[in-house]
Amino acid sequence: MHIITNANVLNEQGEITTKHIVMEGGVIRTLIDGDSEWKPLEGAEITDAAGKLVTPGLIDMHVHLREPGFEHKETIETGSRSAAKGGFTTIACMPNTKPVTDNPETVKLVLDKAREAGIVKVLPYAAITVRELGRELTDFTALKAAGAIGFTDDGVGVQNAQMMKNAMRMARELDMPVIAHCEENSLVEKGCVTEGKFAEKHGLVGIPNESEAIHVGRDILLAEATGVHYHVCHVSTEQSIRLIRQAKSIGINVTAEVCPHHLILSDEDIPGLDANWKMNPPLRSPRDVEACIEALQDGTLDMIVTDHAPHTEEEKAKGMEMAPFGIVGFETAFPLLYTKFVETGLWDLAFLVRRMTADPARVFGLNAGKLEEGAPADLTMIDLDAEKEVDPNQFASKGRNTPFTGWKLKGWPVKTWVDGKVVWAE
Ligand SMILES: NC(=O)N[C@@H](CC(=O)O)C(=O)O
Ligand SMILES: [Zn+2]
Ligand SMILES: [Zn+2]
Repeated sequence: MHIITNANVLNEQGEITTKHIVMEGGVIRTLIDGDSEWKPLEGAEITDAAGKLVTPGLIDMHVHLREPGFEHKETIETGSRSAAKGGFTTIACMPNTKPVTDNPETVKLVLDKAREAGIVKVLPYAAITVRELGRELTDFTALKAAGAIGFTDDGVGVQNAQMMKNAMRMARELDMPVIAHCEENSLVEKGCVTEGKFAEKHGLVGIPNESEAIHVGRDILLAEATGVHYHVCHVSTEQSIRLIRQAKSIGINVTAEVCPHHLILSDEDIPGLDANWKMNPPLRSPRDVEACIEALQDGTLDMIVTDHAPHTEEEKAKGMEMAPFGIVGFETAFPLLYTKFVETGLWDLAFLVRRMTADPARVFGLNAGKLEEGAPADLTMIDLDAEKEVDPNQFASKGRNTPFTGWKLKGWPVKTWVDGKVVWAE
């Protein structure tokens, strides 16, 4: 038995109350009122959380763990540890590995490695098309049976509309979601940053907003036709948001996610030709950032995900045009959002926590994201007051590729439990 005493927890109304959390057999057994007469049971392991916030373990439905095939960037173990350090207890990993997770053996390998690491809960996505090449559908039935939780070609967009429609039909039959990286290649070509001020200033080829939104629009129509649960990855543009908002208003089964960097940074913040500011989709205009914030607030965007995408320093040193797209995200996500949106009074703490716990759990039907009796004892303890600078050299991830180096932030996770077991402690 493990008891977290004097924890500040958020109640249904979003108010902070003090509770003692009793965990046993991997679940939350009881929540005891902080001011009631109570003596801890003999032999129980105690964590005193006085003054700290305890939330349901954070959930991240879009991450890259790189194994198999790119273990120099990250492994399932290092990625899991990085997630735990960032306060995440459930993460869903993308299939753009080597080999691509387009076969049941690779799904099983990911699950086995995650179990061996024994740190956080890892839910694998499988590819929509063989090798993510867009030519031939994978075996959805076998991939589902192996443990895949959804289908996506993240890293690339599915270019062919009929291919996407067939994928949605098949996924619908299996009651599985289709998760889409929305990108129309014919509108992107060699773009490396968004079309706009930064691209113009540096003479770079820009990626237009429509390259994302055109797929969102296409796929919404296909989702309407097939009835599939369609989930949009890393939304970054005002135009995509407009389409998602309209689709939701007429009852189409569409959900969507947004990344911290698209809520906090625009292309005008990019200091120079440093590829730690290069990701896909790229940082957009301040107007798009505003649209993302508003859409997360009104529920058009359902959840926050990191799109944790580690790359090596050598790869990122190749410059803005040649370096791969992607930034790491686990270990900065909560402090960034807390400091930028909660400390400033724009959001309630409960709203931020919900968008990183209960909302992703609801959308993907996970038994997670709730701090209540009987729920899995997946918990995160956060120190809201301590201020610390982002230092990539301290990351548990192998990746150091972040644009947030040196940022002074509050709201750092300090201890993480999965199924009642401590998986990370400062
Ligand atoms: N987001 C990124 O910039 N990169 C991702 C791919 C992706 O999420 O599309 C990666 O795998 O590195
Ligand atoms: Zn993507
Ligand atoms: Zn991704």
